[in-house]
Amino acid sequence: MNGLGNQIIVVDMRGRTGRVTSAAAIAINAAPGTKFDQIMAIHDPKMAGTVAYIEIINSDGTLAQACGNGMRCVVQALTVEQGRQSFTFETVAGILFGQERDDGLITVDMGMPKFPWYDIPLAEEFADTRKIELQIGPIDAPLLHSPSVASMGNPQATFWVHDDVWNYALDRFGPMLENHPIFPERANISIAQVVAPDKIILRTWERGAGLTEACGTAACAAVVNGARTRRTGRAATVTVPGGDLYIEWRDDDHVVLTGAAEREWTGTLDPVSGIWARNDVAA
Ligand SMILES: N[C@@H](CCC[C@H](N)C(=O)O)C(=O)O
Repeated sequence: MNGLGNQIIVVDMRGRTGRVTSAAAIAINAAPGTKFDQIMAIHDPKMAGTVAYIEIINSDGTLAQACGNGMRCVVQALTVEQGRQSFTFETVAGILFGQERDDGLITVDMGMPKFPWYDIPLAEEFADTRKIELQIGPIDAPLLHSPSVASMGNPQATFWVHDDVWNYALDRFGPMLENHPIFPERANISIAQVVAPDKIILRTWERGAGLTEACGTAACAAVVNGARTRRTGRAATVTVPGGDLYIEWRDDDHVVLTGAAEREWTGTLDPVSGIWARNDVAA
């Protein structure tokens, strides 16, 4: 599936033990036909009142706590399967709600952002995470600097720029910033241009996956960080390379993400080895 071009593999692990292994994720991502950003593994529910436990695996085999685009894909897959439109999930970052709307777009309540430095986490204390000391490029003329940081379940850094986000070599800076010592659990790195109080243009280098067409949690972080630095209001359209995401940071502190999700093809996967076969291709 994809969520605005964020390449997602939804794996149905219900009714079986075990997990999609890190080795399987790395093997799947190594094949040109199945390069992906995240695997969303649907497991049997662990908690009453939830439909499933979702485990999120990046293409480098590491686990992620949150994935907004992937959650939309899961909601869409389950809507088709179950003929209903609202679902409650458990993830390692908490309980999430998702709903397919009548217009086909999918809304996910991504929960509450966190701002203390130890929750993001950062390696050192910052009293104010709206602007932290971090820069890249020459010391007296940095190319990117002073990001706002937040946790959307996963660590997010938003670097603000005034010009075109495509002027920045995110493929070069992304890996350095993702792995910067200030981020002990690494981080998702975004470049954001605010073009109106309700419109942000965003590019993201994803932790564990690299350059993406869309990153839902990064879009949520951009709006939350935009609002708390008074660059934006609490609701905005975030234009990512794959299209538009609609984000609202509600008064109850929950961040709600709306956008498209699309099924591409289905197949059968061995979750241990990563060996797979498409269902629609004759053997
Ligand atoms: N694609 C995602 C974010 C995926 C997780 C991220 N790479 C991480 O490790 O935190 C989204 O749509 O939110």
